[in-house]
Parts: sequence; C-alpha cells; structure tokens
Amino acid sequence: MTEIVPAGSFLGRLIDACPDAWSRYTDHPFVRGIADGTLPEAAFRHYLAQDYLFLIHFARAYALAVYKADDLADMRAAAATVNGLLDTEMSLHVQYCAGWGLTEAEMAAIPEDPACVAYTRYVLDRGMAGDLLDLQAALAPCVVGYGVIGARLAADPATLRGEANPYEAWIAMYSGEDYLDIVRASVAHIDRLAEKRGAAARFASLARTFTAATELEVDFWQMGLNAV
Ligand SMILES: Cc1ncc(CO)c(N)n1
Repeated sequence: MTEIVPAGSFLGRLIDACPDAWSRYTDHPFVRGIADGTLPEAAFRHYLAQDYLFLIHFARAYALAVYKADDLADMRAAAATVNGLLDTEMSLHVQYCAGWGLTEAEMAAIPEDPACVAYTRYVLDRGMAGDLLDLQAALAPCVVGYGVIGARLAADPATLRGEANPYEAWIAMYSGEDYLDIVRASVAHIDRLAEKRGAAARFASLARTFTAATELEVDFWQMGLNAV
C-alpha cells in the first residue's frame, strides 16, 4: 500500500474494503486544488472554518476513547490525541483565520454546516453504541486519510510549493513528520486493538463503519467546493 499504511495492516484491510470511496476521498478535486494552489479561497475558508468546529467534536470523540479504554496505554494514547488536537492542530486553523481577520471567538460562533454535524455526530454515535474498536474504525479515515494525502502531496513533484501556493501551510502541517508520526502510531495502535478486540469476527461491521466515515469525508470536501 504505502509506507504509512503497510500492506497487511488492519487499516490496509479496511481501505481494501472500500477502494472506490477511499480514492474519492484522498484524491478529491478539493485536494487537487490544494496541491496546485487553484482551489478558490472561498472554498478553503468555508472548509477551514468548519474544520475548526470539526476538530472540537473530534477532540470530544477522543475523550470518549479515553472513557472507552480498558487499559492505561489506550487511555494515554487517546488523551495525547485530545491534547494534540486542542493544542497543535487547531492552531493552524486559528492562524489561517487570523490572516483573514477572524478571531477564535468568531470562528467558534460560526454555525455548523450539516456536513460537519453529520460526520462528527456519526463518529460519536458509533463510539457510544460500540466499543473502542468501533470508535477507532470511525476515527481512522480522518487521522490516516490526511496523512496519506499529506505524504502524497509532499512527494508529488507536481505539487505547487512555496509562497506561490496559498495552501502551503496546510500541506506542510499534514505532511510534516510530527503529523505523520501520529498517523503511524495510530495505524499501529489499531492493529493491536484489532487483535485484542477480536476484529476478525466482526470485520463486516467494522468495514461498514470505516466506509461510512470515508464517505462523510468525501462530503466534507464537497461542502467546501459547494461554498463557491
Ligand atoms: C474533516 C477532517 N478530516 C480529517 C482531519 C485530520 O485531522 C481534519 N482536520 N478534518
């Protein structure tokens, strides 16, 4: 598969269960527009303002993963992600928005787009109804997909680099070693969890959750394009 998602990993198997949805997500026209810098700014603005709200709910979902964990290692892994989301990833959004004259309080007050509501509440609902592995299957397209996208854009010679690309900071964040380390750790963590929680016997259900969350990622990119 890729260096980030090794062949034979549990995540690789989930991706193999929905190749069409996965490629519509990771190769979406929105992503191509980020890569070559042609994405209209209005599309990116709407996306990023909604992604700020998305990350708030995503942090709640990882807090739920702390609660659903049954050992300290899993608790610490989820708690570290809560902190990473709240302290690191959200600051990219705040910085971009500050460049457009938006304060963090104004960002928090923007109404949530239905695409953001659908995705985040779906993830939370899978986590509430199921166990930690169900929750991780719903979270995985997000964490891992952005790593796959970031690594591909960084490696692709066609990606527009430097200040000529208004989305340079976004690409740098999701292709940076800090983010890719989080993704690799997450892939390894899901492998261990799959083993521990008997994933083989419930693969169809886990694949349904993973596919549904992947489709909601496609809708999230489309939400950005629909704003123009
Ligand atoms: C919608 C979405 N998916 C994934 C990520 C990566 O964390 C993000 N920031 N937003």
